[in-house]
Amino acid sequence: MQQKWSAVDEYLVKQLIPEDEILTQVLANNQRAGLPAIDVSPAQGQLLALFVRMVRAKRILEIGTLGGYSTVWMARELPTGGELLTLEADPLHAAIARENLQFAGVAHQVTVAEGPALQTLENLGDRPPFDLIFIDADKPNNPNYLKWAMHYARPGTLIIGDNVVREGEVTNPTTTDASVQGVRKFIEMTGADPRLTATAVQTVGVKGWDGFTLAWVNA
Ligand SMILES: C[S@@+](CC[C@H](N)C(=O)[O-])C[C@H]1O[C@@H](n2cnc3c(N)ncnc32)[C@H](O)[C@@H]1O
Repeated sequence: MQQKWSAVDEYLVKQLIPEDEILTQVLANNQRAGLPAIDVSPAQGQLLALFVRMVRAKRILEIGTLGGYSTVWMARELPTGGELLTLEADPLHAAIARENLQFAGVAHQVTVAEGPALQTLENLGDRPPFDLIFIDADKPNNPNYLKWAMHYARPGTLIIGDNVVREGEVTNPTTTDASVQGVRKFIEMTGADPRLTATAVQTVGVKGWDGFTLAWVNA
């Protein structure tokens, strides 16, 4: 099925999303630097961009930068004066991301905070709430990231959690995989929190079978 999923993804992207030399170059830079190809797909990047546009986000938090591919998709949608804070533990990933963000012309609106995300989140202090939060780092920490996301959110904030289906393993209650355990707890916490209205969507495509959660902080 993977071949078919990829072919459909490629067809849809070709029809719907204009070719973008900068984003293509960002992926090439990541590959040259030896970064793993675990960025969002082009279709998912455009979806993130549309979410930013739909909620008119001025302040975005991203947990998990890699080379900044998803960061560029979202940062481009920010209005003048908007800001995106992205958290990355790996110094090489952070360095490549900074280069890519400069190259893409969005560096003035983006801060790459290097270090373990939990540490950065603990030290953010008093700051205006984020309008959109994209959780896409180490999955065992997803429950912790959700707690922090709620801390830095406001009514109307959109919280997106990536890679929550994991080829269907999410349904396995006896899994020993810490990432699956993390996303299961994250989903259960999301569903049990009366402050959130949430759903999740399974996806197939060039990145295989996975999915994302979408949670709205209620008024
Ligand atoms: C799936 S990748 C992010 C992909 C990126 N959002 C994109 O679509 O282009 C996950 C990233 O999270 C980073 N990461 C893993 N554990 C982390 C932690 N504890 N704190 C911050 N970043 C972490 C990894 O180094 C990796 O770069």
